[in-house]
Order: sequence, then structure tokens, then C-alpha cells
Amino acid sequence: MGFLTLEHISHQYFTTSSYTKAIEDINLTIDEGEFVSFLGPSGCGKSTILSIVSGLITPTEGNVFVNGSPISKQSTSIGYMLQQDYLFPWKTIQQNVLLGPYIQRNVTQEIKEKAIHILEDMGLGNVVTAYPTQLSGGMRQRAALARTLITDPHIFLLDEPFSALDYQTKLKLENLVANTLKKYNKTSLLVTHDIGEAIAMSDRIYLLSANPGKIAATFQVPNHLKSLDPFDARQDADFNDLFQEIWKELNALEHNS
Ligand SMILES: Nc1ncnc2c1ncn2[C@@H]1O[C@H](COP(=O)(O)OP(=O)(O)OP(=O)(O)O)[C@@H](O)[C@H]1O
Repeated sequence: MGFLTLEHISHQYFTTSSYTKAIEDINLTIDEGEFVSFLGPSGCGKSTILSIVSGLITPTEGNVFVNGSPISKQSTSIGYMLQQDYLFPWKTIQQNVLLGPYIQRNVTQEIKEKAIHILEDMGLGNVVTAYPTQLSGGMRQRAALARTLITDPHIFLLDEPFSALDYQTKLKLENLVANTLKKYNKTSLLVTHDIGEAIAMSDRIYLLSANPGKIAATFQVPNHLKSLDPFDARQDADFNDLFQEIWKELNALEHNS
């Protein structure tokens, strides 16, 4: 059994007059430190899977295990990276990053040094005393990631975190975020509509079909692509082959849904 296991997960949303079967019989195992992505047509249940892993919703069927124990029976901490950075404009970047420890009344010298260290890792060592409005969108997203990393979550959920950024910033961030989460050995789940982003960041990609959402295909990303610069990776034959393969499957799914 891996670090995170979803076993026979199905979920239905009920309203007063009807119900929607959002996902059906999802089974997957993710090892500690792995990065996986979920791709699929709109409404195939990608966000529902993230909500179940985060504990926000309890699936109508099936079990989620972390390290072999049901997720409901332990305090698994979850980190999020979303489209919006939610930085506080009146606090400096360092103060924003220290927000979690501040709320927990745990701003020690050690934590302050850790904040600086993480900010340096994210290429933000020279803007620790700046305010969010002084930073570009990509820098703000990096600060938001640093703020989550300092709380040392077990699992990282990324829900289309780069969709508001320009193309060049997005490519650079994909690499930086994927490498940083690997360095800190975080188990990460990304929801995206962008095939290139999924290939650039992941160890493995799950393609979901809709109505209800099921795993239609699984793709392993060749290891050597991860060591390449994002621009170079996109020129690589393996990247293009995998892109074409996923594109065809996705089109077929969208056609049939
Ligand atoms: N709160 C809810 N109540 C009722 N139905 C819901 C609710 N949330 C999601 N659904 C339905 O469940 C299905 C899966 O939705 P979900 O948002 O998980 O898909 P998704 O793949 O994340 O979609 P998108 O790519 O459009 O963000 C859809 O049919 C959606 O309409």
C-alpha cells in the first residue's frame, strides 16, 4: 500500500429533487513524494477527488487511507495551491509566509530562518520585506507556495494554480513548483486542463472520463523529461509523443461524453 490510497471511491451529490453520480469506483495509490495529475473533460470529477482527499467531503462509498490508516482517523495536514494567492496586502512577504506559525503562536527564531530558507529556494530571497502589490503574479504565487510549505503539510493539493498567469511565467513556475515539492518530498495532486502542464510536472497522469468520473487511462511520464528546462522538455520527442497520446484519448472521451 502506498502513502495515499483511494479504494473503490464513489461519490454522489444529492439535491432535494435529484442526484449526480460524480465519480465511480476510483482506485489509485500514490507513493510518498510522488506528483500526480488529473486531466479530463469538464465535470469528470477532478475537484470532487481533491475535496475527498482533503476531507472536505466524505465519499458515499469507499475509503481513503494515508500511511495505511483511514484518513478520517488521523490528522493529515493538507496544503493548497490555488489560482488566487490570497496573500495579505498589508503584510510583507516574510510576514505572509509566517502567517501559519503566527496563528499557531509559534514564530520562533528557527521558524523565521526556515521562512527565509524557503523564500530563497523560491527565488524570493531579495523581496522578503516587500509587499505583495510590489511583486509580479508569478512571484506572488511562489510566496503563496512558501507560505504553505512552512506548515509542512503531508499532502499538497494544486487546483489549476497557474491558470491566471501568462504563458512564460507559467512554464517557469511549473518547473520550480514541481522541483520544490520534490525537494521537500511532498505528495502532490494537481488538477489541470493543460496537458503540457501535467506532463511537465508529474510522475504519473490519470485521465478521467465523465458521467460518472472514472479513471479511463494512466500515463507514466518518462523520468528524463523532469530534468529538462520546461522549454527544452517541450522540444523533446517523448514529451510530444505523450502529449499526442493524451490529446487523442482526451478528444475521444470528450466526443463520447
Ligand atoms: N455541490 C454539488 N452539487 C451537485 N452536483 C455537483 C456538486 N459539485 C459537483 N457536482 C457535479 O459533480 C460532477 C463532477 O464535478 P467536479 O466539479 O468534481 O468536476 P471537475 O472535473 O472538477 O469539473 P471542471 O473541470 O469543470 O472544474 C459534475 O457533474 C458536477 O456538476
